[in-house]
Amino acid sequence: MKILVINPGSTSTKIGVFEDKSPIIEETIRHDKTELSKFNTVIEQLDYRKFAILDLLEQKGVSLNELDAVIGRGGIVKPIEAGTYIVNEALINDLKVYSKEQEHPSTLGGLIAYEIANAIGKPAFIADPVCVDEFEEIARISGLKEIRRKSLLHALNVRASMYKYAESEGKNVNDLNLIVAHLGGGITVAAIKKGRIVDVNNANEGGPFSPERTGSLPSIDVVNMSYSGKYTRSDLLRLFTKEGGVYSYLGTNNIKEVIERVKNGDKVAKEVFDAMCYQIAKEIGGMATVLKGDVEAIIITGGIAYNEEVIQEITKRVSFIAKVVSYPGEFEMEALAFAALRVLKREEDAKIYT
Ligand SMILES: Nc1ncnc2c1ncn2[C@@H]1O[C@H](COP(=O)(O)OP(=O)(O)O)[C@@H](O)[C@H]1O
Ligand SMILES: CCCC(=O)OP(=O)(O)O
Repeated sequence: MKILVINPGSTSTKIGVFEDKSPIIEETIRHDKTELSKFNTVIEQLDYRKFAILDLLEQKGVSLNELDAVIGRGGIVKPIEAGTYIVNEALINDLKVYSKEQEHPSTLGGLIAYEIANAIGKPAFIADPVCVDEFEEIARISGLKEIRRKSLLHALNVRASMYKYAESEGKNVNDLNLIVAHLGGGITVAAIKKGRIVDVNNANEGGPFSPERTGSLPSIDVVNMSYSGKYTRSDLLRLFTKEGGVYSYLGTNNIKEVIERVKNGDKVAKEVFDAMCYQIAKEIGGMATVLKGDVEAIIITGGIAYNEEVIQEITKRVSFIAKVVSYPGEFEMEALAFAALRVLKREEDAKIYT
């Protein structure tokens, strides 16, 4: 079985071609910032990214007709349970509709997968999209009747980490209580109760600040900023989700560079680095209360988990809760490929989005 995997991020599109479980091509297409800034919306980037993928496949000598399926990292639609979904008209429609309210580059994963797969008469899928919602009802209550807390997270990598841990311990995921922190450009801290993600910070707008997002902010200051006349809606969304967090203080979202600055005695960099670790640890502590302290392990994953100082700083504050395990990097490409493979091999049914 040959599967094309498409994972669009804010500055790149990762591409994989898998022959069953083995990656035969893994490439990252980097998109020039000025090139992307020509598009007003994520949806407008569809053709630009699709043709970049098709060019790359041609260069690598991959004919589309060889493919058995295409799977993309899926974007924001209505809250749905975890799993692999066939991309159908209803899903395509909602990817476009929801994008008007809240954008995420992974929306292009489903849309591009659908266009490529349709052209060759093969199925397209998404798996564990960012809007996976397994919240317990209590987690939805925000404190204001008009606003519901939303589950928005790195579901693919969080669940891949859960499965990886279960396999390493010889346990069934349905028996596991874990806290998983995905530390990337955005940050997810998830409470997993018996294999279900029952609460998360919301990687776009809550919890700890991240390399480029603010996380939770004092609400009255946000209201005052919004009505100051200095910012448009899109200015604020950009500031909060792309130019917030570490970037807002230090002008970079590159944590390796921040750590270099700390080593060179930069006091502001040290303060911001410490505060990010402090906020992540605080969120992990909060999720421990969700699980009433019954936590088997705290898993730290994502690009930032490559850094030992980060792991140590967080561990100092949370090791009293449970053991800390680090899985540096992310496993999204293989998680997507394996999800498609399970469906193609009829080990699992694809879910139908309605
Ligand atoms: N070796 C490293 N040490 C510290 N930070 C790193 C390292 N490698 C990558 N990062 C950071 O990880 C973040 C990206 O994480 P990643 O999980 O790849 O991305 P995303 O979740 O944004 O797709 C960036 O802020 C980057 O600076
Ligand atoms: C929107 C939740 C998932 C997320 O933040 O993904 P990225 O870090 O890849 O933008």
